[in-house]
Amino acid sequence: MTAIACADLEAEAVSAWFGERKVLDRVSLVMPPGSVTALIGPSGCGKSTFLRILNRMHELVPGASLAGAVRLSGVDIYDPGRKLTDARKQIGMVFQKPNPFPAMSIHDNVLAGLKLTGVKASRSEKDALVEECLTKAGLWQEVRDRLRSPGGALSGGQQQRLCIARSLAVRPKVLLMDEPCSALDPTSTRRIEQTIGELAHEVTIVIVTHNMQQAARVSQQCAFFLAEQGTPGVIVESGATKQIFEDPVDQRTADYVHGRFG
Ligand SMILES: Nc1ncnc2c1ncn2[C@@H]1O[C@H](COP(=O)(O)OP(=O)(O)OP(=O)(O)O)[C@@H](O)[C@H]1O
Repeated sequence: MTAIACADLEAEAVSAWFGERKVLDRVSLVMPPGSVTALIGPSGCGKSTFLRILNRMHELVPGASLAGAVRLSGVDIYDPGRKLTDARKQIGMVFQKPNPFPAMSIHDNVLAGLKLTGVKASRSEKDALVEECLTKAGLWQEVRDRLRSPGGALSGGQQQRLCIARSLAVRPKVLLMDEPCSALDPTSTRRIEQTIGELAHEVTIVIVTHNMQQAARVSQQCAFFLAEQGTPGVIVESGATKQIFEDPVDQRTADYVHGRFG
């Protein structure tokens, strides 16, 4: 199997607006290679906006703007000389609700991103890639005998793993996950968490989660976001997950991770 090269992702002084309204204020965060970084914080503090800035999705919202820099292995993904599709190829995204193409086969779902990126491959190369990505996403054993069945026929948890496989097929360096388990039952959630653990050594993962136990289980680093009384979201504190949960510097972090607000 070909290893997927992971890379470090760094946000420096990222601010974001929807129209006149500022929703993030100078957020800086280093997301180290080969590890999982969890973004935590109450609803509306800007976690999803920050995640979408990391792969240039925020700029697609009409009236949205941003400032600051996002560097992938030291290269600014917002450099005017770089194409939007370059960032998309290198930085994949998995959403809250599994979104495979329901009528398309499992096999073709995995390969769907290749068409968009213009990558050409022979039939045998494609078959090998489908097996590789489904294996990495922890789904191969369950679907190997029905690759021509529609993606929409899978369970929610299987569909989410199919979406992970689809993201992996373009060989991203980073995988962004926006509450990937919030629509799933506990068993499927555990399976996705296991998949995240297996992938972490080869693709840099950033995950937004409202589930503190999940953040503690899957991540090595955590960043706690907060938007107080109508002010834009900031990172109150970031660091090793163990430290954020067991010995945070800021009282607001302690209150949040122990369920005292949010
Ligand atoms: N498309 C949009 N247009 C205008 N405002 C938006 C848009 N998307 C998000 N916002 C606002 O930006 C702020 C940050 O939202 P965001 O979704 O990033 O927060 P979040 O921390 O991810 O919240 P949640 O945990 O509930 O998903 C919120 O005040 C939200 O209302």
